[in-house]
Amino acid sequence: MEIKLHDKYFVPFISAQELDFAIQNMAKQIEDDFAEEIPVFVGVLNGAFMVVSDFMKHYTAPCEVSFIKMASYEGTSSTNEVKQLIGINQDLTGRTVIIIEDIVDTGNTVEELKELFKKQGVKHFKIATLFFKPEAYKKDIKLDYIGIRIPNKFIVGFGLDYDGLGRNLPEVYQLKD
Ligand SMILES: O=P(O)(O)OC[C@H]1O[C@H](OP(=O)(O)OP(=O)(O)O)[C@H](O)[C@@H]1O
Ligand SMILES: Nc1nc2[nH]cnc2c(=O)[nH]1
Repeated sequence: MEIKLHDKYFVPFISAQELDFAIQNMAKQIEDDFAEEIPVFVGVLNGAFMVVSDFMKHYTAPCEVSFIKMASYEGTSSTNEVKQLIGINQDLTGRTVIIIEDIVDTGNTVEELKELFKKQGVKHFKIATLFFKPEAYKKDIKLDYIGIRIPNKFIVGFGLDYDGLGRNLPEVYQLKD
C-alpha cells in the first residue's frame, strides 16, 4: 500500500524479511573475515541506527560498537557538503574499524569518513552498507560489504528518512514516479 510523507508518495519496495536476510549475510561474511580480532563497528547516524541494531544481533563474535553522526542530505538531494556532527572519542590506533552505513549513494559520506579514520591510524578500514546505488556512486573507494544494490531512486524506511519522517517504517519504500 502506498504511503504519504509530507508532500510525497512512496510505494513498498523491500520487505522486512529481505532486509533481515541481507543484514544476516553481511554479518556472516564479516564474521568469517574478522573473527580473529575485535573489530569496532561504527554506525553512521542517524540513518544507520536500525541496521546497526539488527546487524549486532546477527554478529556473534567479540566486537565493539560506536557511532558517528554525519549529515549531507536536505529533503531528497545531497548538498555535496558532509558535516560531522558527533565524533568518536576513543583511541582507534591499530584497530579494525568497520563502518556500517544504511546507504551509499554519491559516496560523499564514505569519502569523508575514510579521510577521517585514516588520520587516526587505524589498522584496517572497511565499509559495510545495507544499500548501494551503483548508478549514483561517484567515487573510487571500494565498498567491502554490500547488502542490496538498488536503482537510483530515493527510498525511505528502516532508518532512512524524508525530511525527518519515515525512519520508523520496518520496511523500505521507494519514491513514487
Ligand atoms: O553517499 P552519500 O550521497 O553521501 O549518501 C549517503 C548518506 O546519506 C544519508 O545520510 P544523511 O546525510 O541523509 O543523514 P541521516 O543519516 O541523518 O539521514 C545516509 O545515511 C548516508 O550516510
Ligand atoms: N532517505 C534517503 N536518504 C538517502 N541518502 C542518500 N540516498 C538516500 C535515499 O535514497 N533515501
